[in-house]
Amino acid sequence: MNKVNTALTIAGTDPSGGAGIQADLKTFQELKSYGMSVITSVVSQNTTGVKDVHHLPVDFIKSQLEAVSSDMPIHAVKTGMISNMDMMKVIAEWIPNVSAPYVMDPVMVATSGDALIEKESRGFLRDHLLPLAAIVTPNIPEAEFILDEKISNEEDMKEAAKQICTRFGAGAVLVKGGHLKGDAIDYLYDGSTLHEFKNERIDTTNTHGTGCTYAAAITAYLSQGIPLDKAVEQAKYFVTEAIRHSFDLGEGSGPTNHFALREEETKQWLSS
Ligand SMILES: Nc1ncnc2c1ncn2[C@@H]1O[C@H](COP(=O)(O)OP(=O)(O)O)[C@@H](O)[C@H]1O
Ligand SMILES: Cc1ncc(COP(=O)(O)OP(=O)(O)O)c(N)n1
Repeated sequence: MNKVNTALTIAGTDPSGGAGIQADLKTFQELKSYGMSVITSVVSQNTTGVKDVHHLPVDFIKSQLEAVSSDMPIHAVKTGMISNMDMMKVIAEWIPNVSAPYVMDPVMVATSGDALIEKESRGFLRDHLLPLAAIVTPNIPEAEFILDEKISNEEDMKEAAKQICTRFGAGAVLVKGGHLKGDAIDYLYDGSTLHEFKNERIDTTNTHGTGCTYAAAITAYLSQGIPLDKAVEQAKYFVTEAIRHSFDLGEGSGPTNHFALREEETKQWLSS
């Protein structure tokens, strides 16, 4: 019998394929977890920005959650774009029924600068969903909102990871440094230890969907039972290679390459 690990994403869509549900499912597939999805909002967007958004009715989101969880095993779950408080309430009630690690990407604003969540709902996300997460993955502006403090350098990032973990109750916090200058450094605080994940900054503007892809890779690895610090380390490698081999597609910030590791494997195989 084939054994497979499953990963569920609860998020909005991106018809241009770089972010949201599409990025998550591509990542799950690449990393060999069986991907499943519950859609919160259908977003008309591309590499240049968001054109329009259609929010699914909350009852319909609930119905999707029940359909998938009543029939399928769930080995890890991730949330991305959850636009308003009504959606957040339904998801916050549902998450504790799933005995699997929960990865929360506290999506607030796209690379294009478009808001993906109602401003007045951000506090609810922080106070009601964040404490349920095994790991939360804020970028710098998201961490600044959560703490209501400016984050300007690596020392601030380390302190922010600790503060978010201890004050708001997530199992672990990964503060991502993509929005600072210099090397691409992220800090993970797991409640006792601070881990650093560092790579060189790649000179590209093709970073649409990096946050989604990174969190989805962590989710896939957790679904396979890989310990959290190793899951983040491997996900960091995955997202770095996805950025390194990103595509010059579209007029705006292009998408990352979800099958970059296959190209690396092929190169290594050819040179051996
Ligand atoms: N130009 C880049 N080169 C290498 N890594 C990057 C680059 N930009 C972002 N990253 C990395 O991509 C991941 C996503 O980070 P970030 O951009 O901070 O989040 P988000 O996409 O949610 O805004 C992090 O690991 C970050 O360090
Ligand atoms: C539907 C949807 N969800 C999330 C995002 C933001 O994605 P992120 O990975 O933070 O990538 P950026 O585009 O901000 O780099 C999105 N655009 N759409």
